[in-house]
Amino acid sequence: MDRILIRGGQRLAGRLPISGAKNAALTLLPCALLTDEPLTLRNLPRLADVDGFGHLLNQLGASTAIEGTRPDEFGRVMTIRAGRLTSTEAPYDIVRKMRASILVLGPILARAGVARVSLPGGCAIGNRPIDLHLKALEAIGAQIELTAGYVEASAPGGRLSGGRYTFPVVSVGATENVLMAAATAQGTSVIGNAAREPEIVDLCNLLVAMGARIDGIGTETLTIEGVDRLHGATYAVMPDRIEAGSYACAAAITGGDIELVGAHAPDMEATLAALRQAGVTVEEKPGAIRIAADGPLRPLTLSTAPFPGFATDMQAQFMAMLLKAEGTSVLTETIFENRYMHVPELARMGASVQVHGRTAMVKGGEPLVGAPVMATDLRASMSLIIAGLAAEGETSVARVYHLDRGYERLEEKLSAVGADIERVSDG
Ligand SMILES: CC(=O)N[C@H]1[C@@H](OP(=O)(O)OP(=O)(O)OC[C@H]2O[C@@H](n3ccc(=O)[nH]c3=O)[C@H](O)[C@@H]2O)O[C@H](CO)[C@@H](O)[C@@H]1O
Ligand SMILES: C=C(OP(=O)(O)O)C(=O)O
Repeated sequence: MDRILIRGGQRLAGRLPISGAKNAALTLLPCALLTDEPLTLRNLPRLADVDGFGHLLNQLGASTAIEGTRPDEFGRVMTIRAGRLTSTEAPYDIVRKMRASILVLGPILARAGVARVSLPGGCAIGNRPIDLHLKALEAIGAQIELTAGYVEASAPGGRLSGGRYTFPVVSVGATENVLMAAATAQGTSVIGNAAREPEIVDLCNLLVAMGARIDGIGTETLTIEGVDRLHGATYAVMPDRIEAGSYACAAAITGGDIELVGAHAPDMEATLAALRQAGVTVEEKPGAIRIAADGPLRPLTLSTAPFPGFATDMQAQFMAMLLKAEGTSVLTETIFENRYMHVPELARMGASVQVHGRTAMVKGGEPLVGAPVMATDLRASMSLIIAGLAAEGETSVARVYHLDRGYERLEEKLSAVGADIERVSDG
């Protein structure tokens, strides 16, 4: 099993390339199931989740061809051909490893008129039910039954019908599922209280490039006029705003000065505003964002919220960064019920964080010391890396497979800007 070893105390400086967004890739890939023509996705990050999704598409009968970029380059190009589906089932073995597999439900149902997808179950950050995915699909004509751990869905007459649904709470994944399904429904669908995350906009833009008709892109009301068929397209995945924000926190905790090359500032305004409030210099440049921290960091009060609010996927990384602030920060997690799994691990490094329900009080300024720590989920793992960069001595982060889900060649990117970091294999 691999571990990441960090010897802390190095200041980060230089240019760091930002990869394509995991969370966009995972909703663009299933769009390939909506057409019998090839879909080519460029700027796909090289991540375990993207490989896993490719495998799922193969199971359903789609072929996936990867055009090699050189090993020293980031990203790659994948062409997916789903001429016909040979299966309409997403099995438990795949779905349990990758929750985003649920995003094939809408596309398979739209394409084949039936779908059988394993229930994903919870994960380290919370229960993560899919009731809203199912209610939204029912509103556009799906008939759904839950049997033996599977969602069994069908479209009467083989085609979804369009309809209206307003989400009681904002859900990124449910908005994505119903959008993909509604694109080829018979009639118009109106989705209220839709998620407005940049990854949803990326999905809408791809669907439009494939021939879909969508109004209200980027707003909370999406109107989808179903079309008879979608065609193939070539599309580049948006830059990863969470990866960019994570490296911004890493630079800030080391008093560093880095350029996030390819990061797109309008997608990450809440993150950049929080960095500025903490005293970090944020400079938007053509094609890059510069992050520089030369003074002490100030404590923050932050509460997670759907976009355009402060992203839950940035909470753990900010917590780590704020361990170096002068004073106590107050973080409130409103999206997932169990997203403080990094707190006991950060405590092993000397952090002082008190959790009361959904709120964490983060006392800055305690000395951080390197320690063996264990990753529990993707962003929790990144918070341990960030703390390790500023800790005295060596930090060893186990369970690196969490990081490999969402950070493309993290140790290479960080060592290129001056971190003393390496991946070691214990065999
Ligand atoms: C692959 C991907 O893009 N993952 C992101 C997506 O996850 P995901 O799409 O799973 O997150 P949601 O936006 O759906 O979840 C938001 C909240 O709604 C609840 N909920 C959701 C669906 C449902 O049917 N019922 C229900 O109650 C969830 O438990 C959670 O409390 O958005 C999250 C919130 O920004 C991010 O943290 C994840 O990184
Ligand atoms: C929670 C995350 O991802 P997923 O929804 O794929 O678990 C994340 O990207 O932080």
